[in-house]
Amino acid sequence: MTENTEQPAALVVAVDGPSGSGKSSVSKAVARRLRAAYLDTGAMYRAVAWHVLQEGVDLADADAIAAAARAMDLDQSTDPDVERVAVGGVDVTAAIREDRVTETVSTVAVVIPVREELQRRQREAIAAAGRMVAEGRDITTVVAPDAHARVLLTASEEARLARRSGQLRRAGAGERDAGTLHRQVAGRDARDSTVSTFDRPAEGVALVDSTELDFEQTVAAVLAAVEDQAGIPAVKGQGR
Ligand SMILES: Nc1ncnc2c1ncn2[C@@H]1O[C@H](COP(=O)(O)OP(=O)(O)OP(=O)(O)O)[C@@H](O)[C@H]1O
Ligand SMILES: Nc1ccn([C@H]2C[C@H](O)[C@@H](COP(=O)(O)O)O2)c(=O)n1
Repeated sequence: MTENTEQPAALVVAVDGPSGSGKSSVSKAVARRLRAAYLDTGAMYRAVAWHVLQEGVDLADADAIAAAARAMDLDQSTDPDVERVAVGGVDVTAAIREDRVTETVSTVAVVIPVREELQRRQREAIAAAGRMVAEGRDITTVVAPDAHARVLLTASEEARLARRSGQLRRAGAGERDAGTLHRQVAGRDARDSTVSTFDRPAEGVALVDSTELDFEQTVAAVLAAVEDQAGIPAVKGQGR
């Protein structure tokens, strides 16, 4: 009997989009279907924000923020079924989703040396994984412009606000007033878009608008874009 030693082909899928468009949940499902690792690059920026808050770094001091990012010991799961982020051995998986981090993260994400440091780590993680779905704001354009497949996932602002509100309610995180929700979604996008372009697809990037799609339809649309660009058929099975 001949042993099957065939390795799964390398496959890099880059997904970008604005806040609440479904990048994380859809990319995780796509990674499971493709038997690939999953990289949540937003979690890396959130980890820097948590770290500088924890260390009491002056948020007006870009050099100090950049130094903290470079020194940060980050351990992040790339298994789509395991959500775990640790900084300096401290599990911050839940803490990086708290409002104080959400409200601070754009301040660190617009510091260019912070971006350069995290982009370097992201490229390393992608190279180490071989098969990976990486999502964020600048993956299709800066981190992995040569990915096998690149997708910009969008949805109307109304849909994104409604999804984020439902997500927070289901997670037991309580209600947000309309102003807070708008600041955490649209306000953050406005700030983040000063350093990354994720409101329109770059050349060669497929656009998936999920405004009128449910979750499963969106996963199917992203998988179809991957198949179209990379020519790799999706693995059958549950995605969520
Ligand atoms: N097509 C869809 N239809 C309905 N709900 C969706 C759809 N796609 C994602 N969702 C839901 O919307 C919520 C927000 O999705 P998710 O957290 O993946 O967005 P995101 O783009 O990663 O946001 P952020 O960048 O702010 O972290 C989740 O509860 C998710 O299940
Ligand atoms: N590639 C990336 C990923 C994320 N960011 C910034 C912008 C967001 O406000 C923040 C948190 O991301 P989220 O968890 O909401 O996806 O991180 C970025 O600038 N570039």
